[in-house]
Amino acid sequence: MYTTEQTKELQTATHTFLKHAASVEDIDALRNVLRFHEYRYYVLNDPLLADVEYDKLYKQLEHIEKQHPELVAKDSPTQRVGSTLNAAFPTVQHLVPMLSLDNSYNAEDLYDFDRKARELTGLDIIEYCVEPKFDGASISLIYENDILVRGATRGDGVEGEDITTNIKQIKSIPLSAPFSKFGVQQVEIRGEIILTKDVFKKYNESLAEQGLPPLANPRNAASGSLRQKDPKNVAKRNLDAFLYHISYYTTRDGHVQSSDGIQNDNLPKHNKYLQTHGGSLDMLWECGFRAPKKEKLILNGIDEVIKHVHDFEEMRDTLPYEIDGMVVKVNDFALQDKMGMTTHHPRWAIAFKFKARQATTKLKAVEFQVGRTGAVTPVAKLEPVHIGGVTVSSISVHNEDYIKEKDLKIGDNVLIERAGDVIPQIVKSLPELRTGHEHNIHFPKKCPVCASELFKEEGEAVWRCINIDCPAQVVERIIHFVSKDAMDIKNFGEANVRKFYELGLLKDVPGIYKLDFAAISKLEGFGKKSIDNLQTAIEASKEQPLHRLVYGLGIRFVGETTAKTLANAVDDINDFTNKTEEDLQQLEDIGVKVAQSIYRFFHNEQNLKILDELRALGLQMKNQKKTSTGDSTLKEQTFLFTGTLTKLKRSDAEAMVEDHGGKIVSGVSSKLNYLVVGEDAGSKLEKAKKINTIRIISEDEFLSLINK
Ligand SMILES: NC(=O)c1ccc[n+]([C@@H]2O[C@H](COP(=O)([O-])OP(=O)(O)OC[C@H]3O[C@@H](n4cnc5c(N)ncnc54)[C@H](O)[C@@H]3O)[C@@H](O)[C@H]2O)c1
Ligand SMILES: [Zn+2]
Repeated sequence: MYTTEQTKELQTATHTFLKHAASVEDIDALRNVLRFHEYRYYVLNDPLLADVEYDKLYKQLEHIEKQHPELVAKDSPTQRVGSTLNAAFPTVQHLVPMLSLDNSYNAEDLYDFDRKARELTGLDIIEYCVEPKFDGASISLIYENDILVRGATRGDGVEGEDITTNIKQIKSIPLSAPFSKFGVQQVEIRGEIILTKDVFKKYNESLAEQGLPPLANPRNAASGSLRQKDPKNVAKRNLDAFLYHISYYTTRDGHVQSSDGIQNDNLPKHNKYLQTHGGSLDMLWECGFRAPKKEKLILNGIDEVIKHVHDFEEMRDTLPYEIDGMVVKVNDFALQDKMGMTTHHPRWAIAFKFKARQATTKLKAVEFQVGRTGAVTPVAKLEPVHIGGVTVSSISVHNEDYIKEKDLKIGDNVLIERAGDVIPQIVKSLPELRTGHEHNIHFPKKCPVCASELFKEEGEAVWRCINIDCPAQVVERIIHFVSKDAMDIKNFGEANVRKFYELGLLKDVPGIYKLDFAAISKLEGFGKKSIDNLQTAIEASKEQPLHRLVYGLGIRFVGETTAKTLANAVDDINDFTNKTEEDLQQLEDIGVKVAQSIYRFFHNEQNLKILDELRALGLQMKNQKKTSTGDSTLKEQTFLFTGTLTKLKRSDAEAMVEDHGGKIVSGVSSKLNYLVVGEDAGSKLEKAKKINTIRIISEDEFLSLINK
């Protein structure tokens, strides 16, 4: 939509306005700048600015328009919400416009918000409901007569993209919900689709395993995931949803309530859930949604709110999901109605944004590192910069294509982001700040460690050193093997691996179990105690479960999750030598490329020799879970649990199945033997009823089956 030339001009204007606030003469230019950044952010998912910088420009426009109300145009960025609409999905109209939120970064802004709220309501003190601002992609859902009938993105606020099929793949969104219990017939609710930190980390790991660069934050991952063409891919992403707002509903006895106040009728007074925002969150919770029932807090007056949002910011990193602030909402619906909304945001709510986790700094140099698979990774050295409590001074820039795509040069200013405890990423370079002294990054032709020629496979972005004796690779393989997520050999660590390797005390993975401790005891810093500890840890690692060994071997494309799938599929690691690529592809989430890599690994003589050696050294090579259980009451039987169990925790029940030789499957199909039904079971039960061979049993029946 924008040419290179236009982009350049808009970027220049951007930086001018960031340095010197725009004046009224600049109003059109400023609007164009904001529209441009909205397009980059919402449509392309590729912003050129830090959020704080965007907000700064937005505030300038608000300020000018406030001073000159006659200049406010209908298409001004302050009059609407940035649009994500594109042609991939049909558009549908929201029942009530889905707006943005007003922003605040400090206590001052919150005092200001409270003052206006008190003016508009005529009250001395206001009750607020404060909840986390989930960092994901917003959605709107409609339920009619308890059934989910539509799911849509925010789009441009008035219309959204119809993504109903994709929404149905998200497990924390019920396909039916008992709104009728609350007298509600039709309801439009809003929420945020998120990836938990765990899932986001795994998702990035899977990208890395495929040689793809990771995403900078879960928000981008969530909005990308929602717009997948194939709903199966959505299911695989393990998305989650928080629902936090009822924007519209009709009741069975004819009331209509809408949060834009248009069709407002008297609130159903008998229904305590529908008087306040906090109450509506409780109702959503009761209906089976993941609403912030426990995360919310009802507070009196703005001082309490300010204290709470600051306290919550401290806890930010302990949460299992990413939040970028808190949302402060006037709790009473009647007051919300009174206050109303602008075309951009409701007047009864404000977002308090946490400290930014984006920053700009300078790219000083690029170094090249060789990993355990021989991949050569460029690492950018940065002028140290603080983000979110840590100092970042180097950052992986992944591969040659990534460098080109981000247009990185040595000497550039770059925008970096650190989402939670995720490894920081370069969001982009800022070419408009170039002075002419920058220079291109040259990729080496030879391995920086062993000097052998580098190769790039067709269709891949990564250059590799294919010399298997390349010292860098050998060392990295050993480091991976002892690491926490693999064999978890405590006290070993990267530094020791490097030291032992350099001194010739350790040459390969089996060497870990043959260390010459007499020689090590002569090294500086190795007292009796530390040697004892090391020895104990190495010995203990021999009993690690099979999936850790499989992961530790460092087979290409095999991350922790795949390693678990693999380990569960065999009785002994040697069984892999008899599996064909087709056999491997039958396993969950193992595609052609991964199967090929696993097959190759277990048909490589050198690797098999190493496995034999490890077996001889006493490592656990069997799948203990499968072989040790004496009890096999449920042998070969498949189970699935649905609804809420009342006596058992779901994970315990699943473990019981496995302990008795049974298997847990992920969906209802003819392969399923037992569906165990808890309270409020939904679509799975319906589906299972249609397949004759599935036995549908209660939790009690399950327990008696186990205890037979
Ligand atoms: N970097 C850039 O170039 C650029 C460009 C455009 C916008 N932006 C950023 O995007 C922001 C505007 O985006 P936005 O309109 O999506 O607003 P926003 O992200 O600031 O806040 C509104 C959104 O918060 C979400 N939300 C999460 N938890 C919520 C809760 N508990 N209650 C209510 N809402 C909740 C909703 O999806 C809602 O739409 C700007 O402030 C700016 O930081 C950046
Ligand atoms: Zn090499």
